[in-house]
Amino acid sequence: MTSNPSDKFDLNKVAGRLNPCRKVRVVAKIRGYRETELGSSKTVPWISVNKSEGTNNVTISFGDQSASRKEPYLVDYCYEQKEDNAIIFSREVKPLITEIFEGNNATVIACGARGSGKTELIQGSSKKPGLAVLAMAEILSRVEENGKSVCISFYEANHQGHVCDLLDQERPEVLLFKDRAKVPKGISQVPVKSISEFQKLFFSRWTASKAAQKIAIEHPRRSHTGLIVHVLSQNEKSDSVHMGRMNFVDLAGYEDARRRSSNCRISVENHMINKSVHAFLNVADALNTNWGHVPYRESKLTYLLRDSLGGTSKLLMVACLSPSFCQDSLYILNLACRATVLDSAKKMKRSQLEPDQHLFERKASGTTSAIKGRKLFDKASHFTKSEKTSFLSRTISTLETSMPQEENSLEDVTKSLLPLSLDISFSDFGNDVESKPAVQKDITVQSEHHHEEQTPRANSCSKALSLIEEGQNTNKENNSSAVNNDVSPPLSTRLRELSNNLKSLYSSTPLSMKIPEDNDALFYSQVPRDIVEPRTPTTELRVRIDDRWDATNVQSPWETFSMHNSGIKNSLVQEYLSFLNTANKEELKRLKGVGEKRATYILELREESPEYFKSLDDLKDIGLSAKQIKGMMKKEVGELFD
Ligand SMILES: Nc1ncnc2c1ncn2[C@@H]1O[C@H](COP(=O)(O)OP(=O)(O)OP(=O)(O)O)[C@@H](O)[C@H]1O
Repeated sequence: MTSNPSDKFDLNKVAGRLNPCRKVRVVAKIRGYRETELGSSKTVPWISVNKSEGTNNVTISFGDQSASRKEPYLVDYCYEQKEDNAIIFSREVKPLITEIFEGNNATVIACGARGSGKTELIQGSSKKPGLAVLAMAEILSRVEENGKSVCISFYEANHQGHVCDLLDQERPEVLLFKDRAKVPKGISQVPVKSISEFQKLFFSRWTASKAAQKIAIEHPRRSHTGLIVHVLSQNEKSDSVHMGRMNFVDLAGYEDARRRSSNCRISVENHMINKSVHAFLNVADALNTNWGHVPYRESKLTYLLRDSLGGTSKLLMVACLSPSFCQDSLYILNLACRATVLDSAKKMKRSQLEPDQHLFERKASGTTSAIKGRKLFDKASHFTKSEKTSFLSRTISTLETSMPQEENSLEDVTKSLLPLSLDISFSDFGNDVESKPAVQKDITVQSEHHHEEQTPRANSCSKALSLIEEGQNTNKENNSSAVNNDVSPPLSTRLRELSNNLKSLYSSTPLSMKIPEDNDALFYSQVPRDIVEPRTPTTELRVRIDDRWDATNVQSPWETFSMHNSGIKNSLVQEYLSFLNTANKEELKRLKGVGEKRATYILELREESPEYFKSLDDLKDIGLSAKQIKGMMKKEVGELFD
C-alpha cells in the first residue's frame, strides 16, 4: 500500500465534484496481511491511496487499473493496513452513537469480496474487538449515565432472502412483509446489561453462525449477518419505547457469479447472494442521489433495515479490500463509491447501461410506460372535458400496471408522468435515436432543479406541473433544440403544452383522488434531505382500480374493456405462478422455456420454499431474463387461441 501524494491525478478537482447531498459515508478499509500471505508474492502492493492535504477525501487506485478505468475511486476515507478497528471506531462509529442517543438510527455495513476482512472489522477477535463490540461497550457506558436500557437482536439473511432469528434456538423466520410495525415481528430482543453478557451472546450466536458458514468447505453457506442494538427509554407510563437503533451488517462476501462453479446450486446461491448485495448498494446509491424512490423492497434485508437507512438515519458503508490482487474488490469498490461523485449526466447514462436489478426494472417499466403514455397523451388532446377525468384514471392505471412491484400512490404516478412527458416531447419529433441524449440532458437539468426547490408543503401535483414549466434551463434547452433544430419546435413550447394538458386533467380529477396533505412533503426529493425520507408508499395511499373506476363513473366500452383486460392478465399470471408452484416435473417441462434442468431446479427451489414463485420476477432465479419471461408468457397466451 502506498500513500501517494504526488499522484498525477488532481484530487482537489475530483473532490470539488463530490456530491453534497449524500447521506451515506463511504470509507474503505484495506485488510492486514494474513500470516500465510506474509513473505509470499501476495504481499506485492497493488493498492495506491492518495490522501491529499487540504481535502477530506481520498482516492484509491489499483495496480491493474489503467486498462479498465483511468480515474481512481473517490471515497470519504481509506483506512490502511496499519489503522486498526479502534481507530475506525473512534473516527466513524462513535459520532453515530451520539446520533442514537439523540433519537436517530444508524447503520454500519461492511461489504467486500470474500475474505476481505468484513468479519474481522465488525466482529473482531478477543484480542482485537470489532466495531460492534467497541460500539456496544460505548453504548452500555452511556446508557448507565442516561438511565436508558439496551436490547439486542441478531439475525442472518440467507441467499433465498429468508431472515432467521439467531437468538432463538429454533431460528424461526422473521416475518417482514406481513407487518408494517417498525420492529419486525418474530425477531427476539434480548436485554443486555454488561459487555461480558453481550460478548457471551455475541460470540456464541454470531460467531457460531459465521463459523458454520465458513467451515463447510464443500458448500459454504453464505449469508448476511446482522446485529441490532436497540436503545430504549421509558415513557410516563414506564413502558419501554424505542429511542434509537444501531445496526451492524456483515454482508456476505461478493464473488463474481460468472466464475462458474461445477455445482449448479452454488452458482445459483452465488447469484442470489450477489443480487442481495446489489440490492443494498442500490439502496445506498438511491439514498445518496436523493432519488424519489428508494428500492427497499429489492431484498428482505433492506426492507428489514429500512427505518435505519432512510430519513434522518446515518449510514456508514465500509468497503473492505483485500491487500493483494482481487478482481472482486475492484468491483465492490466501484459499486460502493459510485454515488460519491456528483455527475448526473454520467449517472443517467449508467442507469441505462447497468444490469443491476432495480435499474433494469426502472428502465423496463419506464419504456413500457413511455409507449403507453405516448399513446394516451395523443388521445388526450382529442378528449372532451367530460372524458378527461377518466383519461387521467386510465393513465394512472396504465402506469400502475406497468410498475407491478410497487404499491403506487398518486404521487408516484404523477412523478412518473414527468419523465413520460419529456419522452413524448422528443419522440413526437420523430427522431428517437438522436433525441435520446437530449432527453437525458433535460432530465438531469430537471433533477438538479428539484434539489434547489425548498418548499416542502406546496401542493404536490401543482408543484410537479410547475416544475415542468420551470425546469427549462435556457442553455440546455438551446442545446436540445440544436440537436433537433431542423424538425422540432422549441422544447419550452412542447413542455408548456404538456404542462397545460396535465393541469387541465388534474383540475378535473375527482375529490376521491385528492392527495393527502401530509404526503406533500414526500413529493420529489427537492425538500431538505434531513427532513424527508424517500419512502416506499404505504397501502393506505393505494388507489384500488375498482374504487377508481367507480369513482370516475366509467361509461365508455373501451374503458370497461381495458379494465377487464388487466384483470385477465393478472389472473393469467397468478394461474401460471400457481402452476409453477404445484406442477410435477413432466408437467413443468410442457412449459415454454422449461426443460429437464430447469424443471429439476424448480422442484429443488420448491423443496426449500413450497410457494417459491410469488411473482414473474422470481423466474429470474431460474436463469430467465425479463425478456425471456415476457416471451414465455406471450407464447403461453398465444397458444390459447391455437
Ligand atoms: N487486519 C487483519 N490482519 C491479519 N489478518 C486478517 C485481518 N483481517 C482479516 N484477517 C484474516 O483474513 C481472513 C478473512 O477475514 P474475514 O473472515 O474477516 O473475511 P470476510 O470478508 O468476513 O470473509 P467472508 O466473505 O468469507 O465472510 C481471516 O483468516 C482473518 O483472520
